[in-house]
Amino acid sequence: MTPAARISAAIEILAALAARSRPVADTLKDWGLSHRFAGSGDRAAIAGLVYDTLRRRASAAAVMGSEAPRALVLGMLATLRGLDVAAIARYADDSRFAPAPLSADEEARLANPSLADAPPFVRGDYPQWLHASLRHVFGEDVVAEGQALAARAPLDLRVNSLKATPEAARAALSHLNPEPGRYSPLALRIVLDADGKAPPVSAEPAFLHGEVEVQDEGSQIAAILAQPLPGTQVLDLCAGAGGKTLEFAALMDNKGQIYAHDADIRRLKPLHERLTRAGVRNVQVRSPRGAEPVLADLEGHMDLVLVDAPCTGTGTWRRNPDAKWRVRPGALAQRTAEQAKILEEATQYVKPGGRLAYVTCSLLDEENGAQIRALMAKCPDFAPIPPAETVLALGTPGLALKDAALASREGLLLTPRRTGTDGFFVSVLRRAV
Ligand SMILES: C[S@@+](CC[C@H](N)C(=O)[O-])C[C@H]1O[C@@H](n2cnc3c(N)ncnc32)[C@H](O)[C@@H]1O
Repeated sequence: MTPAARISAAIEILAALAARSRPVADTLKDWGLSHRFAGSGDRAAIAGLVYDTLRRRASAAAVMGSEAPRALVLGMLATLRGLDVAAIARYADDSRFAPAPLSADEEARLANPSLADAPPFVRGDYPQWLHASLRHVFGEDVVAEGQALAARAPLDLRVNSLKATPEAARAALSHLNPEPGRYSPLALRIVLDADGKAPPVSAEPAFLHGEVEVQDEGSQIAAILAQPLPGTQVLDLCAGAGGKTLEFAALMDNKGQIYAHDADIRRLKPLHERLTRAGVRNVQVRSPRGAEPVLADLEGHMDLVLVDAPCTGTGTWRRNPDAKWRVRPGALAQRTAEQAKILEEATQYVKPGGRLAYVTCSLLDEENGAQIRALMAKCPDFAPIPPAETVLALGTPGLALKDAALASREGLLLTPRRTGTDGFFVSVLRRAV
């Protein structure tokens, strides 16, 4: 396919997405199945155009004065890809499969894609209804934080220390030019190509042998700050596919016991195979069994309970830009209610003197600090450990992390702009003896 035909395809896919509210990945897959002539390079480039357009939807619409899929893609080519009007006109030349030529209005708008007078939620490319909440967290930096969330994310890997050293894993993947992480000693970072396409890491021998896992550096840091110690008893209450369970097992050097639970048995399914691949031997998966209390024997016995809570995912907008425009006030209300309930449930498993780690991939105080304050009001025997203390689990890079992240009494907030990671909130609380 020509570059112009790829642009036409991206416009078509965004139109399909607007017509039927479905996840973007499914829409891209359907398009690939019904256009089998498109090779993998074409599909990746088209996906890159679609994701980039979703990342910059508000600013592209403002530049073009329209929300139409064609306007959004053309606007994104100017704002994110930095193409000038002449370059865009060369793609939109009405040749076979190319977009129709630019109208006079489009030409005028693309010649001056300035957003200087646009409101903050347009310049920062986030939903207008979330402005007050984000502004509450970031103050004057809200636009810069939004812009960093509207950029592409790199591909982060975590080296599984049960199977490899960072040096060995880096050497095994040297053809992908991985860089060490900034804060996590286990992180390797792979920068994406110009189309935003990630290499197929899951086909690499190092991945197949369990030496590396795909995991954002922010998620890696969250697990390290929870500080699971070898030989202790740990409950991962919302384990899902087990990203943090696997890291806990490695940090504990397979010593002690981790109980991995999730309310949704389907979420736990990939964990079984991942545990085997990673060489993990100290995890018991406690799947839900209807109304049976499958964790009752753990009450009051855990050294550490992790609540990696269901949340709005506002910290992951770089990777899930369609989620940014789908999130609704009702979903935020639902998530905050769930979080309060799970946190309260989690407290019963923590032994006196034990710790409770609360993690979200949200940036909103409603899901972060406010939850911790509410918990402290309900359970006065729990108090947050000061962030200056929790960062020490990272060793020397912890000091740099504390300076870079947004620290509060309740915990630490990582953001793409501040720490180069996805947005993550981490609070570690201790239960009084
Ligand atoms: C952020 S995800 C977990 C991600 C996972 N820990 C990881 O690192 O890959 C949140 C999980 O919480 C689970 N969940 C939601 N409500 C729950 C509840 N009441 N108790 C336990 N898990 C719950 C969801 O099914 C989901 O898998």
